[in-house]
Amino acid sequence: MGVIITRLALDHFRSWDHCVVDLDPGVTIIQGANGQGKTNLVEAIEVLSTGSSHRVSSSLPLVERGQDTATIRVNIADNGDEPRSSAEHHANPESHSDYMSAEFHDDNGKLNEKQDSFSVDRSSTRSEQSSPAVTTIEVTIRARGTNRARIDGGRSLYLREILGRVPSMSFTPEDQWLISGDPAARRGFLDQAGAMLIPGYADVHQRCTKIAKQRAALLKHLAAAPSGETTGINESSLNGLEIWTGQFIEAGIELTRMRMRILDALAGPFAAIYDELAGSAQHAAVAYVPSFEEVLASPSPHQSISQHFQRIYPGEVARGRNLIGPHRDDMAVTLDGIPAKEFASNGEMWTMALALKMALFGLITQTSGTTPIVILDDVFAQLDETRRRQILDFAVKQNQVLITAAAAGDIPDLSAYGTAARIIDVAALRRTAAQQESDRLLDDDTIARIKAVREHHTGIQPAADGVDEASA
Ligand SMILES: Nc1ncnc2c1ncn2[C@@H]1O[C@H](COP(=O)(O)OP(=O)(O)OP(=O)(O)O)[C@@H](O)[C@H]1O
Repeated sequence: MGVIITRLALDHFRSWDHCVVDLDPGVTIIQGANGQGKTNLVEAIEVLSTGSSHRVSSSLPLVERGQDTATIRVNIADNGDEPRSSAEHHANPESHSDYMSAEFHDDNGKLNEKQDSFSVDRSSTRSEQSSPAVTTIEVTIRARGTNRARIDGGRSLYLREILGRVPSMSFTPEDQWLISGDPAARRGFLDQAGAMLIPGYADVHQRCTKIAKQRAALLKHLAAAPSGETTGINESSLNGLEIWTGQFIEAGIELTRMRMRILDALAGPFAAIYDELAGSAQHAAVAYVPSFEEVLASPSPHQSISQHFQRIYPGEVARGRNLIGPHRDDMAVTLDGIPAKEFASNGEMWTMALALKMALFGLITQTSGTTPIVILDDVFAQLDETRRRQILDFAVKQNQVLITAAAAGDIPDLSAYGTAARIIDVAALRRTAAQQESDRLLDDDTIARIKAVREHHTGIQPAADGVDEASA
């Protein structure tokens, strides 16, 4: 089975005020100059898929500046069992600009309202005509507050309830940070993996984070109290701390066990894929380094973690924060037993990051029975020829692949694979979106009056696509 996105629509997501784009199976290249919003488009898919973006740690930057909420809507369809064969699908890649504008406008260049409304007219696009069943998922991202989701216009759900429905795997220039960066990057990877692999993971993670915050607030409060004070407030704070510590241990153990399962399943494939990609005598390994290390040693670690907290309590109060807990977990990535972060070359780190992502891709495919959508975000500009080929060899076999590229030179050559890619011109997409927006704001009479006045003053007939011939 392969879930593919047949349509993506954004409202107030990052730099996209409004945008609708139809997607096909196979390879699609999203091309446009720097800053046009290519990454923002694929980032929306990452958020819908995993509940987070590897670029940010909160929802705020995902919402267009000046707005309160952003909406991501996708139509998804099952593309069948086989990895796609895109050769016949993309026989004529040059036809895409026409295809794109035809989706949104009638022959007079006027907005086709039916196609603008999401999933209302499911027979309106080529890709959806052949789809057996289309499901619409809508995600609302709030700058502040809880993110929500709906499936086929049904009841409002928490975003975390729909994670894993549309698995995706993003390969990005930041992937190297998985090896060279801070533990936060590796925890982010683990959390995205958990959200797609384990039902309930995002729930447990959120609960644990909330408890950690409450506990940290209480520790700060205790830290601020004059030393030796034994007022009623302080006593109730101490009681509160005991309760929060108990809950933190409970939720923390649950989260640690889930992360342990993920790493146990990833370690073997990671080592094997690295060997294959690197083709060297050195062997890579990955292991979980939980902050609640007692979980590794014992099936019932509550007692020993509780004792650990008692030992570090003075230090926690002095610093006003949680000194242990899953928010301090890490993954140890090694090359021949030596920490890769300190010894591996840039190229080796790239290969390790690639191997980690490919291992997770395999695990998701195995667990969910569906092939994740592959996103290659601006990676070709960063990689040498060997790694370009490795990532392409992997990607072209998958059901749906979205590649962003700023320069024509960064568009991979797919001819060796006997396939062609559809190209989406982001500048054209922006123009279409802007046109749709202005059409939305103006009624027909107003548009006609504006055209008449322009014609009268300039003597120029506006072209069908809204560009004056004189200035084009
Ligand atoms: N919350 C936001 N509101 C409005 N604009 C935003 C927001 N977040 C990011 N942007 C804008 O989005 C643009 C960057 O978009 P994006 O990262 O998708 O570009 P890109 O086409 O991938 O560029 P590059 O090729 O350089 O990677 C920037 O101009 C940035 O100012």
